Amino acid sequence: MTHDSDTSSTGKPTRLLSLATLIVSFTCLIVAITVLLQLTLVDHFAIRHATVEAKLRLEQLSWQMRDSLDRTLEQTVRDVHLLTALPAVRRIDHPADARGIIDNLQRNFPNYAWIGIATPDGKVQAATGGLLEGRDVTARPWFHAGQRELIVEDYHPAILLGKLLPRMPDPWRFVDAAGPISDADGKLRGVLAIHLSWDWARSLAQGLLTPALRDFGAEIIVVRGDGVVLLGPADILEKRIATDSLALARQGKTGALMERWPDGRTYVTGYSLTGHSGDRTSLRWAVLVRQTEAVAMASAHAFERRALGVSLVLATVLAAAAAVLARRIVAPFKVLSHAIEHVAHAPDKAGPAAIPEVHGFHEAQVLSDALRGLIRSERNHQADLERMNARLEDAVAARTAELQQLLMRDVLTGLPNRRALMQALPEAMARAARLKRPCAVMFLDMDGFKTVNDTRGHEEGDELLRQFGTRILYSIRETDLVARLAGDEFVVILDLVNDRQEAEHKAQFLLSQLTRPFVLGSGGIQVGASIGLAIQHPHQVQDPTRLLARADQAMYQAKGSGKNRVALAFDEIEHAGAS
Ligand SMILES: Nc1nc2c(ncn2[C@@H]2O[C@H](COP(=O)(O)OP(=O)(O)OP(=O)(O)O)[C@@H](O)[C@H]2O)c(=O)[nH]1
Repeated sequence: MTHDSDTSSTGKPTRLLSLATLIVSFTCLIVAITVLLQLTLVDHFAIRHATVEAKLRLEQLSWQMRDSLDRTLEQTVRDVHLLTALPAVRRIDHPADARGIIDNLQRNFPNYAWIGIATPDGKVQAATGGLLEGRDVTARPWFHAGQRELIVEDYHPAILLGKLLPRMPDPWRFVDAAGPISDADGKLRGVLAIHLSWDWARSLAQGLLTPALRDFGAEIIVVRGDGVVLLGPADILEKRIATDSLALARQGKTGALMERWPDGRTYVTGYSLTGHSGDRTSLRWAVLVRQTEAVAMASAHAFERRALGVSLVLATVLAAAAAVLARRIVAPFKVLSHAIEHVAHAPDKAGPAAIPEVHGFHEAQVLSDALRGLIRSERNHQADLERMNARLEDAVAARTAELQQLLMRDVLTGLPNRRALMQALPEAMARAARLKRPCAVMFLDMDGFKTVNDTRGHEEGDELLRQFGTRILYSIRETDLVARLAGDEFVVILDLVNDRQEAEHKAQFLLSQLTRPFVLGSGGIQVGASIGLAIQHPHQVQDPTRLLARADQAMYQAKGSGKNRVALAFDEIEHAGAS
């Protein structure tokens, strides 16, 4: 059983069957059911049909045999009747004439094994071939019954003639027809009898059973009224049988049935009955024609096997066709599902082209178009969102700028912030230049502030920053300006100083103020500051950024030289050296 993929696009293992496997399995199931149904129907109808055919065939054979037996017996009785009416036969005292006639008749009908005329006292007067002439036949049943009327005596072995007639492969058996010979006055002159050789019935059966029927095991069985088999297979010949078909035939019925015979095998048996009831010139024999069920049904079973073969070939072809069809149906969906998995793995990169156009069949094409449309609208939607986002960010930035404009001061210390410093510094420089006097900038950075944050907590760090700013504010003149740049960095503008020395002095004074302890919630603390000092002389170019940078550099110099000190800007030192 195949699975289209072991994992889905979500990465979860999947145990679902692939569509192709489902289609092929379902088709195979349908084909199997159809073949089974077909075989059941074939079995039912073929066997039924074969049974009906066999019954009909065997019943017809039984009729044919019955009619042939009846016809010959009737003919024999008619011959007896004709012979007894002949004047030459009636002249019983002149047997030569009668012998000529009966010899002639026997030549034409070899099945008449013996024809003879007996005188009323039971002496054979004339007989074919002179056999039994002069012998006493008073003990023979035909002689007694034949004196009164035309009669037929049932099958019996040859008593007197058995040794006189030529030897045959089968023992001599006769059916006798006899009748009285009377003169014009109705006086009995003798009895004429014909012994019909049983070979006649054997030949009839041989003639009726075509080679094909014989090959297929059809057998004709003639049964006397007492149940003794007169004609039939050697194992039951001259033995008594009792079968359903025999019982039905005895009731005068004709037909065919399936029955078990004494040999234990099942036969299809056709049955009928010869003669007419109450007629002394006919015999009531059951004529049974049988064929084993296996042989009778052989053609049906062969047909069944052929049908099975054809069905299996058909089923194989259909299953193969289903597999090909399933592949064709599934192919476009496979392409689509792979493309969808690809899109699922990199959704940002995928455009509508990531879903290929499939042309397998209408539904797949519709699905592919719909997916492409979905991705296209998703992309548009995303682009709209990005544009909206950008506009929102711009609006937020503008609003933030506006707000920053509104806030002139550092929130923590309440001192002017960097923006305010950068506005105030050019003004101070311009004022100093106008008055042709120097001004100065101090860049302060608290020493060891990080440790305060770490040991006393951020809140006390904030408090220290506020107190630090306030102390700067109260250590400078009112005309001077202190601003907080960021963190623990502060800048002081010394508005109008007389010279560098005054500026240095003020810086040193401020440093001394800042090294005094501060009182925080958790107790007193002492910190220092590194101060960078830069002076703007009246003749120098007014560049606030550069002035601030010079002070910043000087502050780093103070840090580098051991902290908690004032350092003069490098170029100021040179300037001082020059002056
Ligand atoms: N409590 C508080 N701390 C701040 C604020 N702004 C910055 N800081 C902290 O201030 C410290 C400043 O860093 P530094 O100047 O490198 O630390 P320092 O211990 O003073 O080091 P040196 O200057 O070399 O002596 C950092 O730990 C910042 O997190 C603030 O507004 N409040």
